[in-house]
Amino acid sequence: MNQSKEQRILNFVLQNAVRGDPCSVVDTIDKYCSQKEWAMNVGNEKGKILDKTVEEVNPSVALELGTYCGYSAVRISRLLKAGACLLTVEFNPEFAAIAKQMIEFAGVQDKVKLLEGPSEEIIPQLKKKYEVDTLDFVFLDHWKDRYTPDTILLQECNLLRKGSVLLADNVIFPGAPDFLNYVRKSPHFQCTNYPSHLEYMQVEDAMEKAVFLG
Ligand SMILES: O=C(NCCCCc1cc2cnccc2s1)c1cc(-c2ccc(F)cc2)cc(O)c1O
Ligand SMILES: [Mg+2]
Repeated sequence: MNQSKEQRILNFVLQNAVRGDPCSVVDTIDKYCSQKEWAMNVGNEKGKILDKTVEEVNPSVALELGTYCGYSAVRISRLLKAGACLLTVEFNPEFAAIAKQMIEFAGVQDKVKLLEGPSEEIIPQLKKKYEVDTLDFVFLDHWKDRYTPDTILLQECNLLRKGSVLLADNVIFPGAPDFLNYVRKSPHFQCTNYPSHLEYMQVEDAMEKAVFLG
């Protein structure tokens, strides 16, 4: 049975990156996906915007929707302070299995909790089942048509506090037009757009930061 692209990416990391070194894992995935097979990791150009936002927020509790192979989970968790944690949600069991191995190889498993399931099921469980009070940072990188309903769900579940920062990938390509509309029109969010490019391509893309105002 031939391997999946995601298994090939993991194998390339296991053979070429340095165990316990998150930066080498991130760089090795970027090397493979820019030279061999494109994959939907946030990539290095948008990854630098992600890094700056995480460093600015310095979150104690972060949530990621859309783990995929674990690239951004490794990227985010390498920047977290002692005692801080990232909850990352993946819907596809095959991707989750790859991401688990990627996170462990990078040595960030103590900072990352990988949750499997659809966001609309997981988000309402965060307070009681996962002992979350409020979220300091949320990275949206899952189904683009779930960005808006899940942003509303996060508010309904009282998971956002004044100053919680949402950062959304792909607001231009593949695009999340309803999300841009929603957060930019809402009096509860202060928005900033960061033009960039689709990972590993010269296609225009952007990230949107939306700070919850309470
Ligand atoms: O679809 C994208 N990401 C989402 C996959 C998510 C599945 C999940 C649903 C779900 C539900 N609940 C919980 C967790 C999860 S994870 C995506 C796609 C492109 C792209 C694709 C083709 C193309 F030609 C150009 C760009 C680029 C990107 O950067 C992406 O992020
Ligand atoms: Mg993306």
